[in-house]
Amino acid sequence: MILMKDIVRDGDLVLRQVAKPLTFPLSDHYKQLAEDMMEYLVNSQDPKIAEKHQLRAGVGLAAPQVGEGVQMAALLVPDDKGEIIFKEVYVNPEIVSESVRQACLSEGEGCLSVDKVINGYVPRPDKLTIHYYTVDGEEKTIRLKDYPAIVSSHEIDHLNGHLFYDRINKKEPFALKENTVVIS
Ligand SMILES: Cc1nc(NNC(=O)[C@H](CC2CCCC2)CN(O)CO)c(F)c(N2CCN3CCOC[C@@H]3C2)n1
Ligand code: NI
Repeated sequence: MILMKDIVRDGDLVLRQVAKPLTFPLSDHYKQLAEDMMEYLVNSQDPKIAEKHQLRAGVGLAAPQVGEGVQMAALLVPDDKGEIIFKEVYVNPEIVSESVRQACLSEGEGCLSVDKVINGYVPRPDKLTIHYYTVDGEEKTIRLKDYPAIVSSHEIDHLNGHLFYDRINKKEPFALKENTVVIS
């Protein structure tokens, strides 16, 4: 079971490296890692388990955040009623196209690997097309928008050594390009 002590924090080099692609078939080690990362998200969204183990809630988790510099990320995205609208483990994900229009979360972003609060909008593509492999090696290409697109962009950034605050406008943290979608 992944706990907060297993989460690598900002300052550790692994968060600033480009993660290595995985080859198929995945070893048992990486199949287990995928399961463990998804289990962390499920646990962190369960008030009882999160409280018991003092887990910070998460809707996404990237392998470098648990010290594994490989191209793998788990996403567990619920809607505001708590219904899961997107659940996937990306292996070797690539953004093949993205909208010019940007979107950001009205509350800004945080990161399990960044212990401090950093205020500001984090502009990301409003829509994106992602090509990736499932843990079983199945090739997929999907188009996402809104919240699942934001989470996907945050996780894929981790695989390329980027953190959310890299995208905040340093001079004007709440400045936005016109017709940016602000998601609440
Ligand atoms: C938006 C949000 N970010 C939470 N945390 N941060 C994270 O997930 C980081 C990744 C997200 C930060 C912004 C985009 C991706 C983790 N990251 O660092 C991985 O790279 C939340 F926890 C959260 N929710 C809403 C849904 N709720 C369901 C019930 O349980 C509580 C949960 C709280 N929404
Ligand atoms: Ni993060």
